[in-house]
Amino acid sequence: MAMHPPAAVRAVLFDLDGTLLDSIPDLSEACHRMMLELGRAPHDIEVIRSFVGKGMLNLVRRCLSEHGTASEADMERAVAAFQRHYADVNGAATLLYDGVVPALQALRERGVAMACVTNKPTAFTGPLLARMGLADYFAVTVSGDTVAEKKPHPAPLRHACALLGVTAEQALMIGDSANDAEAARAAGMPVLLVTYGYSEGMPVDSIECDGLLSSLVEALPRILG
Ligand SMILES: O=C(O)COP(=O)(O)O
Ligand SMILES: [Mg+2]
Repeated sequence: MAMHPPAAVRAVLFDLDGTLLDSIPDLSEACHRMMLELGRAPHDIEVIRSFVGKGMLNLVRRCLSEHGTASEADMERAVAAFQRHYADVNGAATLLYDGVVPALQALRERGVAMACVTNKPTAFTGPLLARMGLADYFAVTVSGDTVAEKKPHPAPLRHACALLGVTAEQALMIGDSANDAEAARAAGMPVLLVTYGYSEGMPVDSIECDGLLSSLVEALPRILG
């Protein structure tokens, strides 16, 4: 019996923090300033790295919870401080990972549609993509507050596919954490994970996915054939 070739990948959905951009220096600086403003001890950058993944409110809550539970009033003050400080530094010390621009260029040249699907709030995503020179690659950006749910819920990925005009089976997710892997599985699309990102303290090779990448350029043969 003839084998059917795998369906062509028509669209790639990229996670942002830890996949395209090493944004931890700025996230950590904003958390540091927030904690000082609240009169609390700041965390090491490696601790902040393990707190990133489930969006801004969880990052702030995780910072405060290190020192006992956070009241709603504490959270409100902390979130306001974080937003102000992150807006000041967003992108200043953030770096593009090796392989990102060559991979995005190659996919654009071959007509593969691309979306950025991040748990980062909209207010920070657009300015950061623009500052890092990435905005023009993405036909669609879905941020942590674009739809009601965030990754690991599949809704942001489904929303991106709907806006791109592709089915989940025609799309591929590339991310760095279990949030990306679980969202893709639930949406019914394949998922590759980079090994250099943030995975909330979990070893990335313990996360169920369709393959690991040490650079985004390694995904090109799988996407373009
Ligand atoms: O905002 C976060 O917690 C992580 O963002 P990401 O989904 O781009 O990794
Ligand atoms: Mg990420």
